[in-house]
Amino acid sequence: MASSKINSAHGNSHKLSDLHKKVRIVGKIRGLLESEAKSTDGSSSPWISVQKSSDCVTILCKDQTSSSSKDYKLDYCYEQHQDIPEIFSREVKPLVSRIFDGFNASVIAYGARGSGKTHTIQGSCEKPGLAALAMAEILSSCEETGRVVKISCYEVYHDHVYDLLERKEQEVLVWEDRGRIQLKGLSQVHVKSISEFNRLYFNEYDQYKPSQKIVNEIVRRSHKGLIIYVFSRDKDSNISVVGKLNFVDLAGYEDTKRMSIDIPQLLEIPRINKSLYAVENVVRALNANERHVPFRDTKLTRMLQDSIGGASQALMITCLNPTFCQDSIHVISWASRSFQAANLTCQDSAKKAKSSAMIMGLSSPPASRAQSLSASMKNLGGSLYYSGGKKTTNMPHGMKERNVLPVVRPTLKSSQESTTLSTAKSMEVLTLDEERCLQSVTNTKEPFTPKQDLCTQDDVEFNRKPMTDLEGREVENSPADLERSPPISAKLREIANALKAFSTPIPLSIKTPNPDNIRNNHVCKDLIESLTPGVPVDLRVDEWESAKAGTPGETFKTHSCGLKKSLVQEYLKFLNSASKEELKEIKGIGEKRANYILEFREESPEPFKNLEDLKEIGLSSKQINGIMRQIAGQLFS
Ligand SMILES: Nc1ncnc2c1ncn2[C@@H]1O[C@H](COP(=O)(O)OP(=O)(O)OP(=O)(O)O)[C@@H](O)[C@H]1O
Repeated sequence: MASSKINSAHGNSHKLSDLHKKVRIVGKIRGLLESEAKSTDGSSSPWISVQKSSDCVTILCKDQTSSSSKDYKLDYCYEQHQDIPEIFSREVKPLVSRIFDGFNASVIAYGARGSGKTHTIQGSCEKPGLAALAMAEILSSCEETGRVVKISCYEVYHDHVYDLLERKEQEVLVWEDRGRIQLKGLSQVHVKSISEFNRLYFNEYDQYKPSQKIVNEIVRRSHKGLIIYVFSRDKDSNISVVGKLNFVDLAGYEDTKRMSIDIPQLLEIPRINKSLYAVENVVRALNANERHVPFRDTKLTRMLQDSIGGASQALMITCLNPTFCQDSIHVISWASRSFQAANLTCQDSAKKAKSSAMIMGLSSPPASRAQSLSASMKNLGGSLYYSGGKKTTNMPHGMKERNVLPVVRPTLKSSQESTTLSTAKSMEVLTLDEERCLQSVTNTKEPFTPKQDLCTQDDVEFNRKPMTDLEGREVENSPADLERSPPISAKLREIANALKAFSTPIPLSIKTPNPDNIRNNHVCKDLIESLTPGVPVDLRVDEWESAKAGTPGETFKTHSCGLKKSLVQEYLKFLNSASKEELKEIKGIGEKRANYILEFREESPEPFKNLEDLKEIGLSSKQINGIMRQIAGQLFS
């Protein structure tokens, strides 16, 4: 049964076993360019060949540097003569139909430079790629059903996200709200026709240059993404859902070791490769069914979190050069490892399912499976949806909302379905804001820009009002407010006291660095002993740095730097350990951010390792600097 087809219209591309896979991995060998056709005499390139079998393909690559051959397995591989419309109808069309049901999906093109990623995803007006074909399909269906379609386009450059449809000073912030990824500051544009889409996608998208100009545009390489949102409402139940289809054209993989490249590229390529490894790691972890999926490693993987994990389905297209390309070997070997990880997982779960059926003496009939699914949903707190303007939830008090699948749609039929669904995050139910958006769009038929600010009132307050005292309270707060939370006050006061020790004439015991230690480059932990008792601040100053700093000015600078680091460390330590109530006492942290922080801490015990990590909770660089300045300023008030 594992190999029975679920969609005969799509040939052998989708099988029941594929439903276990989070990410389906296919190859696409690019068509020959004119120049390549001339040099290879028009014959198909000899370095790569494909053998197809019923459930996978084997790609044979001849490494022309070592004259060795190696074979790699993938779910499928499209050869040179198989073009984009074929990939669309076999691979992407089944994902499109799920979007209408409120699921999310992703199509990601990965490959060496010049392997045809942009051609595959974006294409051109004349030869549309997968994204444009999907859009045409979605729009034609939405015309009949009255669904609303919007798009966002973005670029990820050096782990910063920029809006490609609307010029903005601010980069896009990526954060998570109860299992949903929020892209704060990314515009969504209502699209009603394919010509509108083409104008946006092929003209504005391509002409756009982010406001943060990069010095050397020639070497600028980035990941580009398109998100298609489909807003639907079920007439019978009045449930409103939004499904997202992501298309990502990743920057090309290039191995720096083998290349004679200039300095700007030397800086650029490792960064790009690092972000590609992050995508690889996520896909491999998902297919291997690992407990921890490193979504949080980069902005891009974070952005895709609700569209390739959980109940979402993803397609990874490994683009391959038709002429010999060492980088394509790296790409395909990675793709093959991810494919095999998925297969091992599938075999494993099939074995487990078989053995548990044997233990029970029968295999579950579909009805009982559906029942157990609904039971497991109940265990998860039942359905949570926004219906007819009224929020309905059966969730027991204290249950984590982010793990709850809003509406039961038992499309996954395996022994694993409850676990798969329990981690599903993709199917989204509209929030109140989005509900209003949908109504407004449906009623007015006008281009619509949704409310972008998804902060809670507390968070908004932070953006508007100046921060005040060190204890996280506004000066003008009510007396009742002023009496709140001694623990946080005490903790921050401790830090402040420790640091004040450096700005007061309290005698400090300064030890001269031991020359032996300097030679061994040891870190001196007791260079400065604060006489304020019981203050757990580790005021480390690198002894070597300290010794190097000869003049009083240099010494002062070095020590100040150490103090700054200590203050930051203490603040991060606080965020990594404080209770929710304590966190909420800090300016800029409202109910929502406090919840994020606690959720992050559940995923990893010390999620905040440096100030950059605070962007994960939706703080901008400016806000982070503001907080630190305020804390430091309080020391002298
Ligand atoms: N299937 C195809 N048939 C013919 N030509 C193709 C095909 N795919 C891509 N090309 C051509 O190959 C060249 C490189 O393609 P493309 O720009 O899509 O590669 P890429 O992988 O996106 O490159 P980069 O990594 O630099 O972004 C382009 O000139 C494109 O028109």
